[in-house]
Amino acid sequence: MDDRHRQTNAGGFRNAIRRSVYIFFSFQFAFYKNQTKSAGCYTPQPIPPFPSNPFNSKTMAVAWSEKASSKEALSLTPPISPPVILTQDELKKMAAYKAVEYVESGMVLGLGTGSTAKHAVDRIGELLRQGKLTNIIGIPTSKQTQEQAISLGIPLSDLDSHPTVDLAIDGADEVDPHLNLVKGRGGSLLREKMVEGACKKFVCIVDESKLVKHLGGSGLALPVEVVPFCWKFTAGKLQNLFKDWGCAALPG
Ligand SMILES: O=C(CO)[C@H](O)[C@H](O)COP(=O)(O)O
Repeated sequence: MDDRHRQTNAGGFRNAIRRSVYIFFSFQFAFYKNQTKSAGCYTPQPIPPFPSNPFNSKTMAVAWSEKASSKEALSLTPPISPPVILTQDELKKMAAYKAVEYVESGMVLGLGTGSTAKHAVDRIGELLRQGKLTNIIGIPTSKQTQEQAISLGIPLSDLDSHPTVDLAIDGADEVDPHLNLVKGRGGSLLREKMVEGACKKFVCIVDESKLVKHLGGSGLALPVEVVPFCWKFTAGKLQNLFKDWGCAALPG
């Protein structure tokens, strides 16, 4: 079945994330601002200790990149003068490359979907080609990632053959201060939930534009997953979901 007709359920995914997430959280735009201000006077700073883990799982940890030390966390070399102004896509790429540092030969990898995850998949393909990574098996979270991985020569499999995923790397749509996520606006939530729910570690790459005070804070539509079976029944449930709070569903 095509994932596109299913939208995502932020709450469900958030719960899945709570159970099994390993997040790499990178303040890319914080770095951008710092770099611009302090061009030519970069002082390496130690990466701060991980903050207390907001989730309850031995498989989870949080790699936290504070603004002041995000240069170090992203393994950047000191900026040369004049400062290079990086685009959002270049910053996404830097964070994605950092995430791929968690990949080791022999791993079964969940391959995420979206403009950020795409950079990670590219990088994995590059490292395989260079022989720096070997025996990688990728499990793509969408058809488009599958096609990208095939074009890069990344060996692929699925959860039937590899029910345990060592590491998954993916982007997100929103991140709240407790590191709860909204995912799936790219339309791949079903596979993402399956693959990332099966992984031992989840490295999630976001830029500052994804940070919100509370989920839904971006003001963009929350992805909701609906299976074709009795979809009108589900639509009715959704319409009534927030009725008690005085919210009326708009006719769709
Ligand atoms: O959840 C997703 C796909 O379903 C993506 O990870 C999310 O939409 C972020 O995408 P991008 O990196 O392009 O901002």
